[in-house]
Amino acid sequence: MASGLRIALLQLLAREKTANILQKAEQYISEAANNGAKLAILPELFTTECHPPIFVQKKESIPEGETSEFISHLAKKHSMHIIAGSIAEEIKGSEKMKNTSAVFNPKGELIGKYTKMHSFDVDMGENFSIHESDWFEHGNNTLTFETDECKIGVGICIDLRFPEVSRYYTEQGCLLHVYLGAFSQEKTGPAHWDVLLRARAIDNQVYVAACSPAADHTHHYVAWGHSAVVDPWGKIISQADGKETLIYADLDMNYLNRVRQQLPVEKIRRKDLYHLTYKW
Ligand SMILES: NC(=O)CC(=O)C(=O)O
Repeated sequence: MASGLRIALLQLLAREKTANILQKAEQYISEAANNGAKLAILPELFTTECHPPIFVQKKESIPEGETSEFISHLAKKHSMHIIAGSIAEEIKGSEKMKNTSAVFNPKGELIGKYTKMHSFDVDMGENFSIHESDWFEHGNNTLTFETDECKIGVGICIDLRFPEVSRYYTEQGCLLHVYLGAFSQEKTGPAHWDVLLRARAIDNQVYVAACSPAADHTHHYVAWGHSAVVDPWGKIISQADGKETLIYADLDMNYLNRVRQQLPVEKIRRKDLYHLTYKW
């Protein structure tokens, strides 16, 4: 396994027209490829913003839809892996959709899909009630894929709150955990986003990358932004603010191994006393 991987996170603004969002994604991906990134990550629901009437209007098929086809073309053109954020995926014959991410390899081939496993069904008062399961069917599976540098596991937004998912990815050997997330600027972003990203990195001794849409105050739901990459020691090594931007991080697997040697939680873990069982 090679030791370094440059990744790029595209903190995109969900514009009205999908074509305009894809044009911005193309500009950033081309810049990232020229700067040596081998993996590009896009945000949760990046073509629709997090608002039900817009999901319904702009839902797409995967991989036949406009967004997947375009991202596949970019992956091939720039010979890189791309985690295509998530898309409101049409379910034929159903009113509901799936919040699904598609991953493309450097040949532009779809190598996996991941549908958000946990639903953000919350009631926090003060007009902050969201019942995602009214719109989206949840997924029941995980997604991992291999690159030359490391194995990667994918989750979406609220999945970050469940250490069980990241524990599974670690047991599968994933050294980078990627979350596509749109925490809210109003409530959970400032309170929980950085803490959860750092917690998942520390408890698994892995790199964690999380890509949010940019914050747009004209949107019904304002995403927190603050896309970030955290190293296996729990340090934030790259972070955006709320604006549309492209950020990078260089992941060093030798460093990850050193952290694991110096603080060998895997050896110390009492596997004779406890374990998780997974049903996916
Ligand atoms: N939007 C989500 O899925 C999760 C979220 O915002 C959170 O705070 O959790």
